[in-house]
Amino acid sequence: MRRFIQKKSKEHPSWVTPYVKEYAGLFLLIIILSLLSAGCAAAMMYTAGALISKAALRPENILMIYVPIVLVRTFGFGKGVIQYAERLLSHSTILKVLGRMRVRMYQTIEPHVLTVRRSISTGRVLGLLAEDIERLQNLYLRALLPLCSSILIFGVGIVALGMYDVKFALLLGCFVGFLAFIIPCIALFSTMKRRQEWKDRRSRSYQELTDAVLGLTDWVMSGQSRLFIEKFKRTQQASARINHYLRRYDWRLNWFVYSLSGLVIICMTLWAGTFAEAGKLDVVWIAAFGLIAFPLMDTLLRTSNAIMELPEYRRSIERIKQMEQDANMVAQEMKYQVTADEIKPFDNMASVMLELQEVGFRYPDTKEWAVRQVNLQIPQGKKVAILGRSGSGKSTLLQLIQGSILSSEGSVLINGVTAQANQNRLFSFLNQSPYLFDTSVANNIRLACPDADDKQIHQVIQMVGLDRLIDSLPQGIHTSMQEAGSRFSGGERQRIALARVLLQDRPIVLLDEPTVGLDPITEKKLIDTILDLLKDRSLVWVTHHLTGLEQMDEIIFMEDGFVKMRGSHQTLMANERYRNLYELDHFSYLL
Ligand SMILES: Nc1ncnc2c1ncn2[C@@H]1O[C@H](COP(=O)(O)OP(=O)(O)OP(=O)(O)O)[C@@H](O)[C@H]1O
Repeated sequence: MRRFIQKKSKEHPSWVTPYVKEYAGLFLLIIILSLLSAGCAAAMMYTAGALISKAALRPENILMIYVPIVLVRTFGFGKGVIQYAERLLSHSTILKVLGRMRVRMYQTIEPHVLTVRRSISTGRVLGLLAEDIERLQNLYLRALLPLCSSILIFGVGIVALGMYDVKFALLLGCFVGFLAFIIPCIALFSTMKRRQEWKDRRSRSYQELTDAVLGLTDWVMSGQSRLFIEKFKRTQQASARINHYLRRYDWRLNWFVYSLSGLVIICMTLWAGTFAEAGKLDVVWIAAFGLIAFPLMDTLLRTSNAIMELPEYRRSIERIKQMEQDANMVAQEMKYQVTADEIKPFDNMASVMLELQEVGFRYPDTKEWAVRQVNLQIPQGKKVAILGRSGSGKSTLLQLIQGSILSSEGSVLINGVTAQANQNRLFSFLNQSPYLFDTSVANNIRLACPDADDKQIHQVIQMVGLDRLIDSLPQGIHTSMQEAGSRFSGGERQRIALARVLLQDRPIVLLDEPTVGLDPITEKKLIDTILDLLKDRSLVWVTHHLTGLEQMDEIIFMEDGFVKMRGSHQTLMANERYRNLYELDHFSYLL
């Protein structure tokens, strides 16, 4: 458990403790509710036991039976209501925690999106992380909270029993502790290797399948699809065998633990019997002591599931942390260490001057320059397009502008300050495949600005022209993405990402081929919307297409890292090469 709680440092805070601290009050309330619910169940059985015993005697007064009947009903009713309240509260709290985690993940990756994209495919990374983060809800719901409640119930139960008989309480405490806590730990360690192997195989085969689906056409074209299917089947069968073994093991373990828990009930009844014989306990309470053990053991034995699942949660946390570190590391590797003098946040966000002076960049351990001698001035509101063949240096130039990598020579300045120093406040980014999370439409847009209210969300939705579509969804902006996701086309997904950018309200927007994969008409409409909505912002747009270039202030052609041709659309039209390219691209668009 310490491994879950402790692994943190100032730079990499834990993915569990900050949220537990932040919602400590709610967590405490959930634990109290779960204790009350277990208490009601125990009290119900206890009074039911007393009632049965009393009813077997000849009561002097009908009230002797009637009071326990009312109590049994009250506790029975209370258990259901409190348990329901506990579930509602715990799910609502966990959803709040998950929301915070998603925003944190987005904010970690978003500033480095240009550099991270090089080594890790962003959409897939975010997908994986969303899955892992979702799994963490079970860490709270099925592990941390039940474990806390069980430990408390265990402690309170033993202390209460100790008030009658210390020796028996200690003996029973050891036995129950062994059943509820020690046996699951032993079982976990003895099967750890196999569990790990099963998880590894499963994720490997998932990766293989994803790869195969992505490259389906190539498999079919090469006539090797049968080969792949057979190999995949073999992997699946091997992991099914391990899974079968583990399920049988878990089933036997549960059977063993629950059988032994029967012993606890027998011990309690026998102890209450001898206690009554010695005249220390009224005989009617014998059954009560026997029955109270049922609900308490049931709650305690749930810890075994929680303990068995701990490694799974640990791996999820490790993967998330790893990704967080990778994202920072990839960016740091090429990053410039900003000196304190350079971190001068400037206030005038409405007028930002971006300037590249003789900028050059060489990737570590390479001889070739990826970008060389680039000069560029982008005053607020200027629109610049960067074109060039694959490998000509466009993305590297975009990263230099964003400040996520440091120029090897020359400088990138924003209002005279290094871009990197103000990176998080200056740039928005729109790429080829914006990721939509499995949460509501509103939350997907709000990701870029967690404080935005519903009114602002509606406003940006209207601006990007999605209001009719979103209003037609069953719950409008609160419709879950899972329900709505399939209804969004590529262009509409880009519009949602554009709504995020609008909400972010940053002076410079970097566009990395956001229209790739769209049909020409949708592409043209999207470009018009982007240029219209972002008219006050500076734009740096990496593209392979010449559609929409008429509206740009400057077009830059990159070749082998150098700027080979530049100018406005009108001036470049005088250049035969540009005119040919434009006509070719425009002709294909008209087709
Ligand atoms: N991380 C890296 N390490 C070493 N070389 C790199 C790295 N990233 C890019 N390069 C090289 O730098 C040059 C410019 O690459 P860059 O990605 O900027 O080109 P691009 O025009 O954006 O290409 P594309 O259109 O395919 O994205 C290429 O020769 C590329 O191989």
